[in-house]
Amino acid sequence: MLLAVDCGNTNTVFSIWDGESFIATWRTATEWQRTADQYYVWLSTLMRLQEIEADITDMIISSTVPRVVFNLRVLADRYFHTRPLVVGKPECRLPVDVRVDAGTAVGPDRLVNTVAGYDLHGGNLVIVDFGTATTFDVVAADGAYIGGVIAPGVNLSLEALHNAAAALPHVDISQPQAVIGTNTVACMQSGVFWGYIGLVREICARIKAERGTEMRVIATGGLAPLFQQAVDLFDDYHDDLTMHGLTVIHDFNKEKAE
Ligand SMILES: Nc1ncnc2c1ncn2[C@@H]1O[C@H](COP(=O)(O)OP(=O)(O)O)[C@@H](O)[C@H]1O
Ligand SMILES: CC(C)(COP(=O)(O)O)[C@@H](O)C(=O)NCCC(=O)O
Ligand SMILES: [K+]
Repeated sequence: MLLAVDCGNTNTVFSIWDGESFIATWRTATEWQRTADQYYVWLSTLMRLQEIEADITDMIISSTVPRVVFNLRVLADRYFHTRPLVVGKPECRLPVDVRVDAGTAVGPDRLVNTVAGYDLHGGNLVIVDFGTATTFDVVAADGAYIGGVIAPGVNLSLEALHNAAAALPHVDISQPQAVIGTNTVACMQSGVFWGYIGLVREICARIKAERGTEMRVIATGGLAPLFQQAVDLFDDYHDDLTMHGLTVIHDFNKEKAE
């Protein structure tokens, strides 16, 4: 079975893929200091609790935090006796082209999303991923990643307000009752919530105009449904888009190796 690891700047998600479906998914905070032994204690405990008998034979990693890869490699070697595929490394081949400026190290999460989006929907896509940062990945007609947009994440924007201004509290995102806030929290939520809807709409419209073609907008990340319920922004939503992409890349590399 395959252990797929999607490490973002905030959270790291582990999923076990049995070749047909994900039989388990667990999430932990991303901490580069965490050792292979710590990962294994955590993973094996969860497996036992959920009575999952998985023989992990393969592992694939996408990490936007380069430092965590070392300990994840040790986890693969010490506990699963396998060499992991690491997206973005030369030995990990991708089923799509990457057409960006020379020397640009594209976030592996964006490459994985591109592969997943193309596999599920074909080309001409904008993939919006609500993570620590909100990324827009543009997928050409042939599935190539051709660039995109990086915007401050939703929670990052709220945190930035709180950190920079003494009188602004910590606030969670939610849809405010009205645009005009009549208290501090409502004002902050309005700024980020409606501001974000404007940001997504404007960026998608400009990407479509720049490409001069119809493009489908695919969203991923836990916050997408919150925005979609207020305004029709996305053509489709997948909460496990990145995980799906990891299985596609794993299969592609397996086929190439045979
Ligand atoms: N369903 C959700 N509701 C509220 N906040 C969420 C939800 N899913 C993720 N978040 C928040 O969004 C931010 C980004 O989360 P995540 O997608 O895990 O980021 P990354 O992939 O960059 O680690 C985090 O601050 C997280 O707490
Ligand atoms: C933009 C990102 C920080 C998003 O990461 P995330 O929000 O998933 O943690 C990540 O994709 C990244 O570090 N990218 C490198 C630069 C680039 O993609 O062009
Ligand atoms: K992201």
